[in-house]
Amino acid sequence: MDLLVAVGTTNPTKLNAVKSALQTIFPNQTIIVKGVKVPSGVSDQPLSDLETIEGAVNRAKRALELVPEAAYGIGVEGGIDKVRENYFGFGWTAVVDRQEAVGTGCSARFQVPMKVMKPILEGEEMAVVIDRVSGLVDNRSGAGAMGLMTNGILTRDSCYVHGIYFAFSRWISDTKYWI
Ligand SMILES: O=P(O)(O)OP(=O)(O)OP(=O)(O)OC[C@H]1O[C@@H](n2cnc3c(O)ncnc32)[C@H](O)[C@@H]1O
Repeated sequence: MDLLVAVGTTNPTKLNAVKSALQTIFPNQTIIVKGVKVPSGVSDQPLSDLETIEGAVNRAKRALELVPEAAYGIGVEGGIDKVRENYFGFGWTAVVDRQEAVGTGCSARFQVPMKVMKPILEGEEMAVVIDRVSGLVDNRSGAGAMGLMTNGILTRDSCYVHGIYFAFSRWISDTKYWI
């Protein structure tokens, strides 16, 4: 059986994360992931959990609207928030179904070095700063800052997969926890 989902992005690393997570969650279904360009409705570089979740939910809802045959809309949004004196980067995922139920989940978080954080606080996007410091091109579409900060042990998509699993928990865990 086919399972078609609409994802509010065209970024290949996010689309890979969604495909990989859904293949694990629904092993007996053929997963079809349709990426669509949608506005996140938040700033290009969200600087709080709240703003990042809002971006993920907006992307999920807009993607579902744009693809009438999709069972779920999925939004994945990268963001940064401050805990004590340090900043942490992460990706929030939101999933929306046709009954308007919403699930949310977050990836693991990495400490953003202050050298990278300073220009971000002055208004630059993390992707731009990371490319400049690393010398790489379009790192956001590959292993990402998560890859660089762990020297390749983790990647942006492998970390985002966990947020996607958690965002699906209301549909895949025992209903006794929810109703
Ligand atoms: O095309 P979209 O879906 O917008 O993909 P994006 O890579 O721009 O991703 P987001 O808007 O969700 O992320 C907000 C910003 O944080 C950047 N970012 C987040 N995680 C990153 C990572 O692991 N490596 C590099 N940049 C990252 C990202 O590229 C943006 O500048």
